[in-house]
Amino acid sequence: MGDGGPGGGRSGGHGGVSTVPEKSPAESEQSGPSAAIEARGLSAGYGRVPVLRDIDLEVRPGEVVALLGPNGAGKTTLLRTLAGYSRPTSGEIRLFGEPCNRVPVYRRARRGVSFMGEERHVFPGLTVRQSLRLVRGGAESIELFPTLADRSRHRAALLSGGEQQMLALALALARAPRLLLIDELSLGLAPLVRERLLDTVRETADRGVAVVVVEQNARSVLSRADRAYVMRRGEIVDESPASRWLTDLDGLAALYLS
Ligand SMILES: Nc1ncnc2c1ncn2[C@@H]1O[C@H](COP(=O)(O)OP(=O)(O)OP(=O)(O)O)[C@@H](O)[C@H]1O
Repeated sequence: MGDGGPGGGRSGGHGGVSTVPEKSPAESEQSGPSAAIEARGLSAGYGRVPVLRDIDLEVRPGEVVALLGPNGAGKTTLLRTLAGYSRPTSGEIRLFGEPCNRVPVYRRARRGVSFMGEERHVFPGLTVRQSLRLVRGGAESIELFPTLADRSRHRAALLSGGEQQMLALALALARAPRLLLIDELSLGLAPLVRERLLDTVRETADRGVAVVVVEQNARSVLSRADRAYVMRRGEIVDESPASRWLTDLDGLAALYLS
């Protein structure tokens, strides 16, 4: 359940950057019914080892969806399958309404899927500024994190873990994703950094991006999320509004152990 951070609700006010597409009126109208990503009866695993069983999941534009569950529940496997790194053994994934089981990672990326894995995706030999210049819109996305602006001439390899994760998120957002899949957002990072990253995740969704996030600190992520799926042994065992578990963290812990 993590170290229980201060939570803090859906704070905003860090200034908007134009790297993430604004919702058009038409998209706003659609954002209720049309899912950014949808999985139905999804099963997947590693070689012959089944891990995910009969997963149903849906994430709409503008939503932050938390993926919760104990170690080994299958959260990473599910994110990787949604991103295209692992192929389903049965069931269907639809991306923005289109079937995509056989669509490779790079083509999902072109359709607006961005995956942030546990390993921080930065270019160790480049400075912060050089890294962000590689991506159109990167120069603006540095504004998301004042700390990064202060470190703009530092090589990524010399940044702290938190700064590296800020850079990884800034790079992901500079690519203007429509669907952001984030694994272990704040693993090993200080609570303050975690809260800052989660605020940015919430603000990103508020600009119309669909976000799925795995985060060990349930309280912190639930305070920014709209809904949560709880996984156990490769299955989704609960789907609820985030507010339900935010007010019953003991119940959530019991569900992990049951
Ligand atoms: N490369 C792999 N090959 C075979 N089995 C794997 C592989 N990666 C994970 N698994 C197994 O798949 C199951 C789910 O693992 P997964 O990493 O998806 O869970 P998780 O919920 O993300 O766990 P954690 O919170 O500990 O990161 C586990 O039983 C794990 O041992």
